[in-house]
Amino acid sequence: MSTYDVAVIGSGPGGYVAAIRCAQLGMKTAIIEKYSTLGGTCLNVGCIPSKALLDSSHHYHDAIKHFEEHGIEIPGEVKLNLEKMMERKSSVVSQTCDGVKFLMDKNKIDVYEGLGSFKDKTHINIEKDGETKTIEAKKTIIATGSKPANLPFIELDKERVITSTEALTLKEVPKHMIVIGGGVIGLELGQVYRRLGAEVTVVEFLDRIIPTMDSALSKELQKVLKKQGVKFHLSTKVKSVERNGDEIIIKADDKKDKEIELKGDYCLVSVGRRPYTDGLNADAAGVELDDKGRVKVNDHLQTNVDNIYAIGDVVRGAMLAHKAEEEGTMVAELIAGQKPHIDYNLIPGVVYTWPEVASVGKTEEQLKEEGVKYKEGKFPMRALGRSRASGDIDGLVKILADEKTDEVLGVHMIGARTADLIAEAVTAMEFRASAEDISRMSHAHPTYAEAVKEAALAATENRPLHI
Ligand SMILES: NC(=O)c1ccc[n+]([C@@H]2O[C@H](COP(=O)([O-])OP(=O)(O)OC[C@H]3O[C@@H](n4cnc5c(N)ncnc54)[C@H](O)[C@@H]3O)[C@@H](O)[C@H]2O)c1
Repeated sequence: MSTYDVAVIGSGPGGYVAAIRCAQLGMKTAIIEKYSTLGGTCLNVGCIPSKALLDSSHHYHDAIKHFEEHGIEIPGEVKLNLEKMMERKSSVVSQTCDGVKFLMDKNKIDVYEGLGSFKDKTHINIEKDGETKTIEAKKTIIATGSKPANLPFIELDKERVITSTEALTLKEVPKHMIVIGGGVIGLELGQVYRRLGAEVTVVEFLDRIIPTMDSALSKELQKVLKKQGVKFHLSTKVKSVERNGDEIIIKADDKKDKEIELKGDYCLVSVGRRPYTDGLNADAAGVELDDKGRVKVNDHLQTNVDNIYAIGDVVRGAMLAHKAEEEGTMVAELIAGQKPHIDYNLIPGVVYTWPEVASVGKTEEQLKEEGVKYKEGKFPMRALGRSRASGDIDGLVKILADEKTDEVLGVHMIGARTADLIAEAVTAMEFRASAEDISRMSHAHPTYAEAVKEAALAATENRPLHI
């Protein structure tokens, strides 16, 4: 039987980063993955394929809607080849997954394909095609991730009533896609199919889309998506989803408790994800789960069993690949006797629609709830020369700073390339910058980043330059 210092169960961004860091720190490491490709949800059926489709559909939409204004004429009709678009997406996914395999080999990490389940607290069975191998691990890191959640009354047939996984492999553009849940997945994939020509209707239970982000971002994103033709029913509670042949009929109660009926040919259910521990046999190791099915961990991501840790979507906190990566690194370093630390307040959130939405730190709603006195500085993207040059004029940057000390408490942005721009805000907040610090840094001209400087000027002394 092979013996390891550390075994990692699950090869998503949490698991494979944990394995690499363990190997870098000199530990003999194994990683166990039930699927034939490494990379977990993010690489196979999440972040990477959805971004590939967002980029492809963006090009298509630009070709139809915006080329002409840039003086680009295409003789004849611009035609969509969905099959080719999907093929490209698949090749991006396979290249990325191969990249993870390369990293495992480079770091001399043993890869086991099969379902990992605890035999006891130091032994893991790995089952594949009816055969079981057992390995011994002094420490184990559970990184088994999450699966799409569902509503109890919805039957997911995975053909027309689908989750994000199936929405990434459709063979046709829906005529009318009804999206249940106006969160990250619903809006990203809703925008993909809207750009490809589908009618898209989003039904959201709460009174705003992306409800966990600052409400200024919800408002602006909804305005832009509406302009792009997406329809919204907010404060609306779905009661039933029925399929009749190729038609999907959805009944819901609107904000006045009046019943509405929506008909479409596809229904995307994107109401969140649930932690995934099926088949892990956590009981055999004595590992406790909480009432939401998450693996219970302490501040050091250690379970109630001292040699077993858990990270990523399967534990508390935001279900984000980069949060899982930080946790993977942290656990590896803790096992090696180091004293790493994660500031969960500084983990950015991003929605990859266009315009992109990005956020870090406290929202205005959170500051109000916590009774913190703050000042606000806002700057609209449309006032930037860079935005006018590209035509990406939607969006804004909003900076919230402590009323007395001027320390930046939250940065919220929507606009072109904000998924990348948010890194400046994270860096500033990591070093506890004031709004004035940001406002006195030189930002290249012309860039979208100038909006960050201008919002900082607005927050610190209410003196933006270009508005
Ligand atoms: N860009 C990214 O970082 C990214 C992309 C995709 C997924 N993810 C992560 O994956 C997870 C799942 O994404 P998601 O979009 O499914 O979840 P989400 O939590 O982002 O959004 C779910 C939405 O569904 C709504 N909802 C819940 N029950 C409902 C009901 N009965 N009727 C109507 N609406 C209802 C919620 O109010 C919420 O707005 C999230 O944690 C997300 O952070 C992140």
